[in-house]
Amino acid sequence: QLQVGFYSNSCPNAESIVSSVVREFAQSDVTILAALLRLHYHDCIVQGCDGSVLIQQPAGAGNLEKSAQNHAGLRGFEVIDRAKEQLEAQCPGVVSCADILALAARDSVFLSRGPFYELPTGRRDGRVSNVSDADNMPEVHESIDVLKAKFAAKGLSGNDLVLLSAAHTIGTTACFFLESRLYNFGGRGGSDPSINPSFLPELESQCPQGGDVNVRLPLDRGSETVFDAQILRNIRSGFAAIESDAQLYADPSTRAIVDSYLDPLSPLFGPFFRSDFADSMVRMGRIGVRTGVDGEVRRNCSAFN
Ligand code: HEM
Ligand SMILES: [Ca+2]
Ligand SMILES: [Ca+2]
Repeated sequence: QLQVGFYSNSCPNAESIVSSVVREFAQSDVTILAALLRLHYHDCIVQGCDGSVLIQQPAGAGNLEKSAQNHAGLRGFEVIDRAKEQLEAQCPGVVSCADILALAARDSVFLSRGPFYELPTGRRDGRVSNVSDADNMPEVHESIDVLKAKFAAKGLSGNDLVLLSAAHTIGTTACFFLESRLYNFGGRGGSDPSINPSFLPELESQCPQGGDVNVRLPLDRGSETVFDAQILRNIRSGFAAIESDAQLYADPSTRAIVDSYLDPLSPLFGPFFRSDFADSMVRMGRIGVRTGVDGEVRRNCSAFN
């Protein structure tokens, strides 16, 4: 029921307003693009793409979804708020926060030199926000089987798992997520053997044992601001920063998918990484959406009406 150009009559400038706000923020801080892409994923994977992750009021309510451990470090909320402000001035009560977020993620991919894709819109905002809703999110240390099962529960395939994980072609991770991978892998005190031996010392010096876990390093070594297939090459050669990405090459089924995009003939005859990624984003953007008269269109993205 989502449709491309859902706002073309009700708010013709909706998409251009969002993209100009995203572009403006990115001019002073390019890392906001990765943050917005991640924010849309965290919205969709919990309760569907319904803007639930944006709820911050009533202030002080400790049980909001946003305060979940799995959502720690999410950024970009001010971008969504700014876009919403401008949209309310032009077309009050029309454009949902869930759509603003999905559009901002789409623009973030494009502004990182990734593919542009037509995004079906018409999502409505949800009216639920509970901290426990984020309990079951995919996590870095989970096995490929568990990650696949969690994606499958949202209607996403093993292909989608590989393609969407490749969103890590932009952005950074906190050392926090590497601690056990470097110093207590599998509870055995050492490091993950899948880390390339020439990469290990680099990671160890960026994230020393007992050091500041908030220090950040690229998810895609050498290419953290550009949306490209480098992340897949890094995954293949043991240069993935986080365990869930590295594991995509340890499991035979997902390894075959990674390899298929790195085949020298892939740019000529497919599969095509950029367009397949875009298709996966559209699929992710359909998870659990509310449409029609379901839910609401928030006036303020951080509060229910
Ligand atoms: C298998 C599921 C996934 C796991 C376990 C995972 C895990 C992580 C972790 C641990 C970080 C670092 C967070 C931080 O330190 O702030 C991260 C960052 C990021 N994730 Fe994922 N992720 C997954 C799927 C996805 C998907 C599906 C997308 C988007 C389509 C995505 C987009 C991003 C982006 C863009 C960043 C960088 C954020 C920034 O630089 O601010 N991730 N992810
Ligand atoms: Ca949500
Ligand atoms: Ca990259």
